[in-house]
Amino acid sequence: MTHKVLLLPGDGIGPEIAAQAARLLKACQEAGLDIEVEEGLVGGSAYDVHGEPLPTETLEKAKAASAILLGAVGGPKWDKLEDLSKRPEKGLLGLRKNLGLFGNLRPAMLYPQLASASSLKPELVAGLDIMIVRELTGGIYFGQPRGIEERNGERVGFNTYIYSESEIERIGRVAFEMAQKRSKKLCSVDKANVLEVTILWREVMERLAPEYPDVELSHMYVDNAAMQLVRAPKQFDVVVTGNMFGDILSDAAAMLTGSIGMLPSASLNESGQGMYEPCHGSAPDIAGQNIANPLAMMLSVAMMLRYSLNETAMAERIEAAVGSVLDDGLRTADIASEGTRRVSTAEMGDAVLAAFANY
Ligand SMILES: NC(=O)c1ccc[n+]([C@@H]2O[C@H](COP(=O)([O-])OP(=O)(O)OC[C@H]3O[C@@H](n4cnc5c(N)ncnc54)[C@H](O)[C@@H]3O)[C@@H](O)[C@H]2O)c1
Ligand SMILES: CC(C)[C@H](C(=O)O)[C@@H](O)C(=O)O
Ligand SMILES: [Mg+2]
Repeated sequence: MTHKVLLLPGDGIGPEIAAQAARLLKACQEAGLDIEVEEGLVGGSAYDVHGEPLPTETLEKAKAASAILLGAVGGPKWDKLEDLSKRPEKGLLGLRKNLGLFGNLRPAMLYPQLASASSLKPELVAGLDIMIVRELTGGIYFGQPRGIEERNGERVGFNTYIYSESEIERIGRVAFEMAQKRSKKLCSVDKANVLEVTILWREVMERLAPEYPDVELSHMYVDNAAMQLVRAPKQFDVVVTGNMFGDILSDAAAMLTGSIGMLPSASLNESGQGMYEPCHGSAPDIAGQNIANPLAMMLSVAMMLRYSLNETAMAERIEAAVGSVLDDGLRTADIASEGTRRVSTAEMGDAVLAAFANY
């Protein structure tokens, strides 16, 4: 069966890194992968053309696709839009919500070649391999009521942090199953010392635990988790948490691997349809300079092959190609260190493609 893949480059460095992913998809096709690739607009670039960050056309294409590959959205050009619903980020959030992509997998894995690019001492990060499972369609990101309004002569801003038992349970199951496939350790991160919503979160995780007797479940408050991530990150294997805590902790974990430019992600729904994107944003500070690291985006292609297209061997081929390029000492600016060769976005793409062809 021919799989439809929708490529959404987005804004800022999005199109630069998406171009490398598009070349990689072509190489996969040449290597026998049966896919059809379409492109679409999302984020600020969609707003500029259609007045909407998630045009109906894009949403329809996304619904019809087996998998979506997204670059990044957002940028200063659209930060001043008063109507929040028109902001580029709403395009991304709309895709996640409309497609029911509640299960966000954010692996923070250190390529051994990058130990010296990490902001932590090499011995603290050597062999690091964490999987953050972030709930992606609920919590404070989507809770109602929300808004900014006038109360007692001044403006107040408010959001609602809410999770139902069923929402907690389904992300819990994703995490327990992930732990079963890995080292059978699961740490649930919450703020159950203060917030009722996470008291319920903890209760539901505890209730699920007996169904996964081979998994050792632990709990940690989010402030401690942030500290432990930079103190002794290797104590973690699978971490499960809500939408906002997962957003923050995954950026922190990213830096342990050398650069946020290395971290791919998968966002999955109940039927295995997925959206794949780097964890980083549109990096307006370096956009248009051909210096962004395209590896998170290219590794997102590997995650897509593994989780939505069931093409594990080809996914491993991409990951091995990235490893061999790093072995050869090629580095974009964000991961550069002494004795390595600095390359541009496109040159990094060239190198990964050449290595992919050799495997
Ligand atoms: N998934 C997404 O589309 C997504 C994620 C995060 C932020 N954003 C949006 O991106 C915009 C910028 O946000 P930000 O600055 O907080 O975060 P960011 O991730 O875009 O950038 C943070 C820092 O990391 C660097 N960086 C990020 N990706 C890189 C890469 N591939 N190679 C090299 N360096 C890289 C940037 O240059 C910057 O210094 C905002 O509009 C934000 O809303 C989008
Ligand atoms: C751009 C923004 C809406 C998004 C989020 O907060 O989820 C981003 O930071 C991410 O990590 O994917
Ligand atoms: Mg984020």
